[in-house]
Amino acid sequence: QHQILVFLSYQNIAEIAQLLDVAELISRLEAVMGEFSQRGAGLVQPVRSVVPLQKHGGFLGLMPAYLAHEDILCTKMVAFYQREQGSSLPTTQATVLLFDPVSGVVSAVMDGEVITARRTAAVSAISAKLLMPRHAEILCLLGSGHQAVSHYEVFTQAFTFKEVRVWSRSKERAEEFARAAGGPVTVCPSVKEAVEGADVIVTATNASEPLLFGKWVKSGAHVAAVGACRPDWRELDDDLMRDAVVYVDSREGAAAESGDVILSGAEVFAELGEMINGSMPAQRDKTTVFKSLGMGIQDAVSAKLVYDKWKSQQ
Ligand SMILES: NC(=O)C1=CN([C@@H]2O[C@H](COP(=O)(O)OP(=O)(O)OC[C@H]3O[C@@H](n4cnc5c(N)ncnc54)[C@H](O)[C@@H]3O)[C@@H](O)[C@H]2O)C=CC1
Ligand SMILES: O=C(O)C1=NCCCC1
Repeated sequence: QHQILVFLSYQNIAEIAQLLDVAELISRLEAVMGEFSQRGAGLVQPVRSVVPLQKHGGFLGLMPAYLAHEDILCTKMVAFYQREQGSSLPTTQATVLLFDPVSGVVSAVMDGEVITARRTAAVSAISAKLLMPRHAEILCLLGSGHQAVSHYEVFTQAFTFKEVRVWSRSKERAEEFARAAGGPVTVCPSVKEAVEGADVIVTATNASEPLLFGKWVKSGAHVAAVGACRPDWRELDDDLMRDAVVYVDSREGAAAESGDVILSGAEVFAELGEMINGSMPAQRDKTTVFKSLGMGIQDAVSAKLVYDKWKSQQ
């Protein structure tokens, strides 16, 4: 009898969070992204298929991946929306399916919220580890939603900052974020004031127009840009994109989906995985942007970690 592990939406989120250890996750993500950037035959991950839901201002993304070495077959389905300010509906909903690659039988159905939030922040933390200034003191988060929270958690676990700042278009939300954070967080009244002098800047918003301008960014700072995952959406302006050394998670993904890359005409210098596998250098002394879009292989290793841990506890 085949056992299917079912994590229904919003019911087992705390359990999934407990099973997804950050240090372990970072190490698995480094390995898989390094391998991805070698473009070997052992790793299959097409560029995300996206179905626009024009009527509802949303998109359904399908993110399959097969990792032959570890025999992980997985797909995530993620629905993401641009919502009116004040809407109570969620902006991102994800479900992850793990399969037995021998039979094709589904072995797990997991809520994708924690996996999406934590693996994205863990990937940004890998970019920061390689690209932020050596003695980085100030972390700045733009946005106060799910990704901002997970970036705060992962970054403050992985690094030590003297100051953490947050800006959000809703001051109340930023204040809520600061109250809920596990340490001191300065709420900033504008993006400009939030980012000035910051060593690491995370953009995690649903903006479709640039909100971070190169003229405000300290030379040598590192920007992890997580939002703007559509070809006509932006978080960063042309100056920043053109002046910074630009890294991406996947060159094909960025060419298809990143408005910041496509519309600025900026050159992509390297993939994160190329830095990890040593085929391209980390230009830590320059101003750097890591443009993240999210990859099926990241979900696959995350889901496998959760599944294996869960199974070992049965
Ligand atoms: N790169 C990746 O792998 C992933 C990227 N994302 C993207 O990250 C972004 C943030 O996701 P979540 O934190 O889950 O969303 P969320 O809805 O929880 O938070 C969004 C934040 O953006 C702010 N925001 C919305 N519209 C804005 C605007 N026009 N200008 C400035 N701020 C605005 C909201 O006030 C809120 O603070 C989204 O664009 C999402 O699609 C999400 C998952 C993975
Ligand atoms: O990788 C993901 O998961 C997502 N990427 C961009 C948009 C929402 C989800």
